[in-house]
Amino acid sequence: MVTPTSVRTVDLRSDTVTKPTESMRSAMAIAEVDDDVLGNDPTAMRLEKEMAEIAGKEAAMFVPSGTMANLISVLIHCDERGSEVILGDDSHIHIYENGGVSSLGGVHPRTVKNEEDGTMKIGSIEAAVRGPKGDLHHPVTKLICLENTQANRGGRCLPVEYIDKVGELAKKHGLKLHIDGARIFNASVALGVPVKRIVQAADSVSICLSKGIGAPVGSVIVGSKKFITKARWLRKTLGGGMRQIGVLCAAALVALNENVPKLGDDHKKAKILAEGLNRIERLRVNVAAVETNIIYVDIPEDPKFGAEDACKSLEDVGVLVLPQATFRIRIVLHHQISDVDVEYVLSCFEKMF
Ligand SMILES: Cc1ncc(COP(=O)(O)O)c(C=O)c1O
Ligand SMILES: C[C@@H](O)[C@H](N)C(=O)O
Repeated sequence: MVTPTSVRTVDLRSDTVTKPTESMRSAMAIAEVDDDVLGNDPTAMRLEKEMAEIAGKEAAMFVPSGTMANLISVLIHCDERGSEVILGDDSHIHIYENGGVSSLGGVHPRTVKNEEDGTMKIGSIEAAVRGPKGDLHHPVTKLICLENTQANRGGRCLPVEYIDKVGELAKKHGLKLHIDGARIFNASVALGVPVKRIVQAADSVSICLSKGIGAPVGSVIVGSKKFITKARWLRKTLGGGMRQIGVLCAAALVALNENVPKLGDDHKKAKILAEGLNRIERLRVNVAAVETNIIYVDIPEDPKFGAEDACKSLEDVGVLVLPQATFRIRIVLHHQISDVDVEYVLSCFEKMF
């Protein structure tokens, strides 16, 4: 039992907070680089080749962020004026990307409810499809976006069978399918299914390097050669064409090699912490819903002490977490959280509640 006598810092705000490891820094220091706008950075090419193989797609491209990866993907699929994308009402693209698909791409978002398990009902997706021969009042659906794992439903994994069904629906209506796979490696480990099988039905996937696998920067888009050729051009348009990106890609190659195998431990720690928190009488955690590295903790609905207040009090004892809702706290595990950290966090919550 670790009591919070000596304050330590345990950063559970997100899996984006990890610091590059010594092996990443060493790889960055000696990375073989070249100008990736004028030609191809050799280390970027190595990463892109490896990511395309992992995802079972023809090609891949490094981008500075998951937000840019999603934006580029949606804009390529929805390349005609009046295009519409079907996506979750609680999806990252819809909630946390500044409405970029609309403000920068003129794409109309058509939201469908995200269910508690992260899916959107297949029937609701189909009902939302608006075709080119439809009503003159309507935009034309071009794309369906899924998110796996689904962050705002607590890192829930979309089953492969479900994704295959959405892929069949997309084909039936002549639509494309994009997967926001920011945490696709977490889904792969939790489901015990290779990434390439999970995303088999997708025309494009965005994959974060900077989340659970712990690279300092970046994401990758995977898709057909033709798609990635268009993506490379649009990345430049958006200001994402970068020069010696091998420095960043070298860290990502280390992350792939060293940290994908650690994701299972993140999930185990999340489950242990979720079970411990749920044993605290005044807290509520849906432990069964903790499938990967994200935990939602519901605290008592005290108007004088909401999630913001609780997060501030936890910060005073070195536990960094973020409010997810008025009386809900989000905790995100990652490879730089130890078992002792988990015990410390639990003891802090026990003292607070
Ligand atoms: C599901 C999901 N998609 C996309 C992103 C965007 O990634 P980035 O922060 O690198 O823009 C995030 C979070 O960062 C995310 O959680
Ligand atoms: C908030 C969101 O942008 C980020 N991906 C996170 O989960 O921390």
